[in-house]
Amino acid sequence: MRLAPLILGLALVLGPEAGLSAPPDFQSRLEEADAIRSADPAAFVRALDALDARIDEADTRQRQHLQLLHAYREAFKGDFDGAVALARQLHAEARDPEVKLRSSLLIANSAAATRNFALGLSHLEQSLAATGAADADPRLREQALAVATILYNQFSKYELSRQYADQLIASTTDPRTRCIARQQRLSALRGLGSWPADPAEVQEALAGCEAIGEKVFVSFIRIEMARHMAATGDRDGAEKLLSRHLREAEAAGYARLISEFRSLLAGYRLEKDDLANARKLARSALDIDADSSASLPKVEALEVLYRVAEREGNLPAALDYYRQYAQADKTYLDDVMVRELAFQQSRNEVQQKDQAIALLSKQNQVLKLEQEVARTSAQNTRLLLLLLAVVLAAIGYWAYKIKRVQTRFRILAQTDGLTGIANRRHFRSQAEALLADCEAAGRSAALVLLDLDNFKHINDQHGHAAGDWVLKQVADACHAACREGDLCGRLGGEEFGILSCGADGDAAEAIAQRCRERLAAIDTGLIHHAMPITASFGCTTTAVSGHAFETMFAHADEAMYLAKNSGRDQVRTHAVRTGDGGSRPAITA
Ligand SMILES: Nc1nc2c(ncn2[C@@H]2O[C@H](COP(=O)(O)OP(=O)(O)OP(=O)(O)O)[C@@H](O)[C@H]2O)c(=O)[nH]1
Repeated sequence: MRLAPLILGLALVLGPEAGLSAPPDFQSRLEEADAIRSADPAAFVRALDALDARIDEADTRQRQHLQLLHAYREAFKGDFDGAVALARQLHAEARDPEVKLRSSLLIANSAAATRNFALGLSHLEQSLAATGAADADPRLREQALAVATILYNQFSKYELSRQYADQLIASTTDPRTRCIARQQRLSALRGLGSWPADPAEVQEALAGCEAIGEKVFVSFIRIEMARHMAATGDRDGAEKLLSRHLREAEAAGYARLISEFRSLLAGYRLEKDDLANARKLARSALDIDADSSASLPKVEALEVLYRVAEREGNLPAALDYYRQYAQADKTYLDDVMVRELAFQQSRNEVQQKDQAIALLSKQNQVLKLEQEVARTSAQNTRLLLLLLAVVLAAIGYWAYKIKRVQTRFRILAQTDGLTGIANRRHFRSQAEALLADCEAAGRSAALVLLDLDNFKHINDQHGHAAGDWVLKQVADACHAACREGDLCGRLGGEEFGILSCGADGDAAEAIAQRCRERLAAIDTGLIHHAMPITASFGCTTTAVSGHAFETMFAHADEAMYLAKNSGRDQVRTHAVRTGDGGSRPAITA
């Protein structure tokens, strides 16, 4: 277990940003400062001072960007509380999502140093969630992954750290990000006890960071290498490696890095019984890291001091150092415990959030299903109504067709096919109904029958077609002779009848006479034949025959035969002859 280098994450957290609208010179200087933070910390500090002097040129976003760089400088100086305070203020105030996210990542990255473990993890989770979306900015996603791999190393969650490092290595094209990811991966692998078997892999990570001048990361990789070598028995090799590169580490100017280099070297010196150098290195390790928080290098340095004093026989000093060592060790172990608790708490919160999200998504699914059911049911109802409408329309159409067919059949059944007027059966039933109405109303009625004269002769002389034509003309003539409301029908071959409600004997004879005149007026020249069209007429009225159709028909028929037998082409009306006890037809025309 060890405290991983916070500076690594900070280098990424404050990655360069694109400028907006303010003076290009200020913006480009800002970006330059951002870019050299970890590669050249001293130049970075100078660049910040220069930018501070020109703060009036900056717009809001640039001021906030500069504030982020200041937060970084605070962290770099070891004042992580100051760095987090600035970052929290920025996170609360900044509208720009990128500044907000980078502030969040800075807070997460400083979690170990400020002992704000839960806060740091919560900011990390937020950042990972914010950058995990498919449409998230890949550069910010990489920054979140980088902080995740660093922070999980700090929390001794080496497997998680390795996973995020692997994701980062697979996705990044930026050499500096790759350098940091590889350094963190090595740190996680050492924590997992699965240091790469192939030394080339370690050399490759080292060369990658060296190639881009990232002195801090290079030095931390060397620390990982040294610790691995010492743990596997090659303590001389470890010491040689760190001694050779101590100056370089010191030149990087990062207190925690230098402290760890020196405390490790102090431990190796102690083993060689070089007590003077061991003490010197251990003290300088403690001196350079002024931060009051507990760290492994501090614990290790205090242990060296206590053992040196012990071996020198300086028991009071040994006791004093031992007390400090025990206190630092306890604080460090307490930190580890607190970190573990914070991690578990954060996991629980994440799990609870996940469960809440899962529950919400289930509820959402149920809601969606309910909506789907409602939609389907509405659709089914619509379909059912449509089906019903179609069935009703079909039934209506079918009923209409049936009605039309029935009407056609009825008309066919009631109409004479040749002349289009009522046939005998229909004439009779209509006449019976009309007579009943007349009787009920106390009205008179008259029946006129007519039979064409010598029609056989017309057929024989001019053909059946000519006979048919004549029959149609006669029907038209009869119809034309009728009054409004009169009945007209063809009662047999060349026999026709007219029933007139309200007519008396005179009116009946008038109808017959009109009809006779119309027959005479038929122009047979139209069919290129010259032939007279005449008929014999027989009339009767209810006044003499009563309202029974049968009786009226018999009396009118009798009168018509009298007309026929009396020489044809005349009208006879049935009349009651008093004195002979019965009714006899009398010639009236
Ligand atoms: N063209 C044609 N002739 C018909 C039709 N129905 C009946 N007839 C003919 O009408 C003629 C009736 O002849 P008859 O009963 O001898 O009567 P008629 O020749 O008019 O002589 P009278 O009634 O005594 O004046 C027959 O020749 C029938 O064939 C028809 O629908 N069309």
